[in-house]
Amino acid sequence: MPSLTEYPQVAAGKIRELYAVDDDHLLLVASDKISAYDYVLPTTIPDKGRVLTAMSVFWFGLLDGPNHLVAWDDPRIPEQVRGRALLVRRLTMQPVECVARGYLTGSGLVDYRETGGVCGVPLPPGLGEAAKLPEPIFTPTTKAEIGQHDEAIDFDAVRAAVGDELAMKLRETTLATYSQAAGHALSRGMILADTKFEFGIDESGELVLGDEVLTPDSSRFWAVDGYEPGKVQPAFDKQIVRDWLTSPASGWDRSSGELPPELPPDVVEATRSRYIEAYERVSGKSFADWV
Ligand SMILES: C[C@H](c1ccccc1)n1cc(-c2ncnc(N)c2C#N)cn1
Repeated sequence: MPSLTEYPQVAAGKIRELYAVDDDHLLLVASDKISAYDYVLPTTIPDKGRVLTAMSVFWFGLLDGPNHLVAWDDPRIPEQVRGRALLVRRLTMQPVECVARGYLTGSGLVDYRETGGVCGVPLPPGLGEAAKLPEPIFTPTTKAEIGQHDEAIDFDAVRAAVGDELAMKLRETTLATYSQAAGHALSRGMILADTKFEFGIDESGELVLGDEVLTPDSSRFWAVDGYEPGKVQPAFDKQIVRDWLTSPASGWDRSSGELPPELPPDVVEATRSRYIEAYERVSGKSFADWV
């Protein structure tokens, strides 16, 4: 069994890293780190990396269309990251974050209030916070540098970046994949409000779904029971953390620009339980059975 140190790191995000295994394979490693209010918190959530990896594996198995997953339990995966690492095939990643939205919230709602649409996609008037959209929309962004916010772009910008044919294929594939996932999630009592996909091209020129998919880090999940348009919905996974950080108990002032404090054990454990609950509800599997 190799050690992670044998694999050169080729990319690192706030929460995850990417390593080169060989010319054709990479290792996508999820950490137990959690971010809130654009800060990576000093406290980790035990098993978060493993739960989110298990979610990606579930979705890759369910979704139609090709994806980059090769293995999650393989001799090439070092013991120290087994269960929170995906062995994937190397793709030529496309320079567009492919966001699909079925509901209006966050930056999409801000754009809508300013322009009447999102990323240049017109929407009907009178929509409010958490409104269900008449149909899912493609609202791409650029891939910002680490720590920067992804910048919303319109479809013309996607065409300029990758060409007309591939731009249309990115939009079609994004929306079809979102709809299949949202339909499944709803059948499990979960609303998939929006999600971010990354696609790459493989050596045969096929468009392949990459990165992590349909995790609470790349998507907004809301519980159906309690869904109420017109107000900000609680994030299924992070709301406990957000509420504690903005409560007097934390002693933290979000507007101070200071780093958030450590989370208390009860908040950590409740959040760990929420991640496990999200996985078990969506997949119908027990996390106890995960590698
Ligand atoms: C954005 C993401 C990333 C992950 C982890 C840490 C920082 C960035 N990333 C994914 C690739 C990538 N490149 C080639 N083939 C692939 N199959 C993948 C994937 N997935 C490059 N970057």
